[in-house]
Amino acid sequence: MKVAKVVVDVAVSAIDSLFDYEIPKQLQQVVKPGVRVIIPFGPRKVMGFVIEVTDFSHFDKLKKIDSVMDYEPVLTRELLDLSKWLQQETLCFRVSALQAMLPAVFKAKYEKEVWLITEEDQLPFEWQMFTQGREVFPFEELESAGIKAKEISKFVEEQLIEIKYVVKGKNKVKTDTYVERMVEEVKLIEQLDELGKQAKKQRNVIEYLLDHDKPLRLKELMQHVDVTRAPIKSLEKKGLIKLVQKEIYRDPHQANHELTKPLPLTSEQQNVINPVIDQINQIKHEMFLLHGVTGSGKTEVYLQSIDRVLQDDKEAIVLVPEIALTPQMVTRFKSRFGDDVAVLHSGLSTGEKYDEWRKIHRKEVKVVVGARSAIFAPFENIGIIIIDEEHETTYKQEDYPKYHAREVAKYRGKYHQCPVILGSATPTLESYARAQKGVYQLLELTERVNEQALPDMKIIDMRKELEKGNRTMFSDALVEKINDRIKRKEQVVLMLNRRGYSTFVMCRECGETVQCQHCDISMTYHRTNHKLKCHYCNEEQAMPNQCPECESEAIRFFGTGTQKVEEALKEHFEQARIIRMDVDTTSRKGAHERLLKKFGNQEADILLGTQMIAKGLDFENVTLVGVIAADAILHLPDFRASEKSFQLLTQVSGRAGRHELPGEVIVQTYTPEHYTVKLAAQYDFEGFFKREMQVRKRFLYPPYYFLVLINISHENHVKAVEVSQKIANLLSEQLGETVQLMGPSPSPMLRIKDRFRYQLMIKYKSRTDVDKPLENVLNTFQKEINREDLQLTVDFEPYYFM
Ligand SMILES: Nc1ncnc2c1ncn2[C@@H]1O[C@H](COP(=O)(O)OP(=O)(O)OP(=O)(O)O)[C@@H](O)[C@H]1O
Ligand SMILES: [Zn+2]
Ligand SMILES: [Zn+2]
Repeated sequence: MKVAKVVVDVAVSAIDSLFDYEIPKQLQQVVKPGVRVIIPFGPRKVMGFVIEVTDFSHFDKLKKIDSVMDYEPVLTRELLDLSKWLQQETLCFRVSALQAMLPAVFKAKYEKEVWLITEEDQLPFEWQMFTQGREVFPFEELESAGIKAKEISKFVEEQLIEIKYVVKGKNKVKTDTYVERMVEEVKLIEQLDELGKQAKKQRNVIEYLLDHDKPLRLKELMQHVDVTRAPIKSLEKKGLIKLVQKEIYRDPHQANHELTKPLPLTSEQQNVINPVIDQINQIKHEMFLLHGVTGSGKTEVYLQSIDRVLQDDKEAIVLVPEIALTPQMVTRFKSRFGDDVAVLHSGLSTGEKYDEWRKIHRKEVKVVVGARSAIFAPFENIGIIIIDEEHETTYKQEDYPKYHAREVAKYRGKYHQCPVILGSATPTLESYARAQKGVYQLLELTERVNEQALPDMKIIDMRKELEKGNRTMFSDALVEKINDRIKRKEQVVLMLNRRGYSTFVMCRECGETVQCQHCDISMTYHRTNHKLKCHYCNEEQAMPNQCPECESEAIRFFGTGTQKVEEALKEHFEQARIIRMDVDTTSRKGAHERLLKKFGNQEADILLGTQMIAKGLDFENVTLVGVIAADAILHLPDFRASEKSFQLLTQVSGRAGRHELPGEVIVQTYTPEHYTVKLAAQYDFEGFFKREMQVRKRFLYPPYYFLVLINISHENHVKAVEVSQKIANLLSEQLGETVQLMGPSPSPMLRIKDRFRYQLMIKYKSRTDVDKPLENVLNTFQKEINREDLQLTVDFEPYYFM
């Protein structure tokens, strides 16, 4: 008996293990690891992933697999194993891990279509009776014609047919008409002679065909030869050519990219790439941290490392943060590697994503450039993995499975014995500390390729502006410089750190904010009881009426939205053309790209935006970057607030003066004496690292300790508090001495979508100290999670504390 071990799509932890199912005879050739099946489960039919196929089972009465969903595996052996590791690492359901690796089309309701990828007469007679000249037909027809699954899968394997998934009414596989030659070249030349003078158009078509021996798009042919369909049809009747429907991939980035050649590397770049190439040659896994200032040519190093990998006929994965995945970025890869590149990001439609994924699955491309989930690209022969802007928090997934792409990259790098490069101008403290300890190999680029100095960064003290009587959001210096750029027809990038939302109070006269004594994070204002609270340790204090430092009464909430700034800009600079980029103006598909293109074409003087404009932009005419209020991030209730501010200031300043024209940066702040602002202005990453590490050590934060965050939420406030307290009690009984438990405390955003939210935080040194207690908690509350709408999430290496 053949038995399939299956992960069932039922998210209840108690049953989150493999189930044995008998494979009926007619499905035995089809059911393989990585294929999805439909199986009976209790009274229902559910979906499951086949993980293994064996010859026996410890159970004697097995239910049978009902049917298959896939006729070839959608996941590789490596990815199936990786899902197990993800489950253990992030404490998620195995099925969530498996699903996270597939494009969304597989989660939607879809139909299947059968595509012939060979001549019809290659198929057995019964099939021909049935296909009757069709190249595409609904899968259902195969089933109702009684064609066996075994046969279908055999033909898929032999590449006679292909099964494609089509979301109902949504993403029809796109087709176009192609012209194919049916006869040898000599035959065509013979025809040329035979055709009379009158058939000039037909002759032109044949001549064109002789020059182009690939299948041509009908449209293209008609355009180039300047003919109607008629002469082409005549040639088809003569049996010389054939018109066929072929699939075209939806490729939003399709454009004829002129191919670029590798640039001669600078000596710094050469020093950096050598050890990487060494590892590639030796087929060894190593984690590299590439620390290179903005504009130092990191991307060129990536491109040439990938080039080396492609020579070995291996594949490359490049992760880029979603918002940096601009057309500019894509073009750099496509114009180096042409059609070998697939692009995956959330801006694509479900259909487009599926098309890109299929190119990878069918090994039609060798390089994938994508956002976080591209780390699961189903390549089987990976030669390098690159994570650009490794400090970006978007590499951590906030939904289950709560994985970090860096850790998955490490897993796959080890599996394929290939190097992994983490690149950034501002690495995370975690990564830099690992590089210092030699866990990662550190590679450094200290100079810009164009030998321009990094732009001069000036800090403006907004308290002084207030003293002078300037109550606007723009300092005199910023106003003057913007006017100056508008006059010189150069461009300005203005950044506001956040859209509207703020939780902290600050004194506008002295810049003081209230910090928790135990946690070194800003206290959060709670409207309900007018108190300040630390949401890590739950310490509470009354909201002061005057500044504890300078006794000023100008102590209040902090924060302005982009829209307000835009209005103020219009008042100040009447003649300026402004583009605003934030979540509101970029939510529509393609809006992000369109706005950037407009700015690139110099159709605006000022680009105003949230941090989404800090990354990856490369416009030669930008000579001034302004940061409206550096404080908005500096005082987030998050232990990484300083680190994030440092990164952001460095990144955004990197947008100025990238080419011929020198750049300049203006940073407005109420706390100019803060070490983060000062060191960022000097581009002193090393100095910042040392200083910030002291803070992390003193308050037991990463990289000295690991964190795990437990979020509890319920519609009933009392219930949320009760459960949080119970969990805290349970944990404190089970956690050892070396582990610190903090909370429960209300989340900074106490209520979201009518749910009350609480959190607990654990600081630990070793996973073995926390795994068992956390599993116990999850098991204890599983019933309440299922029945009473309690939400309980466990988040290792958390980045989001709101
Ligand atoms: N060896 C080289 N010779 C000439 N030009 C180069 C070389 N390497 C890179 N460049 C050019 O220098 C500019 C900056 O390089 P690149 O964008 O790769 O830097 P980066 O470190 O990735 O920048 P950032 O981190 O700011 O995005 C680009 O225009 C690139 O084409
Ligand atoms: Zn004050
Ligand atoms: Zn605290």
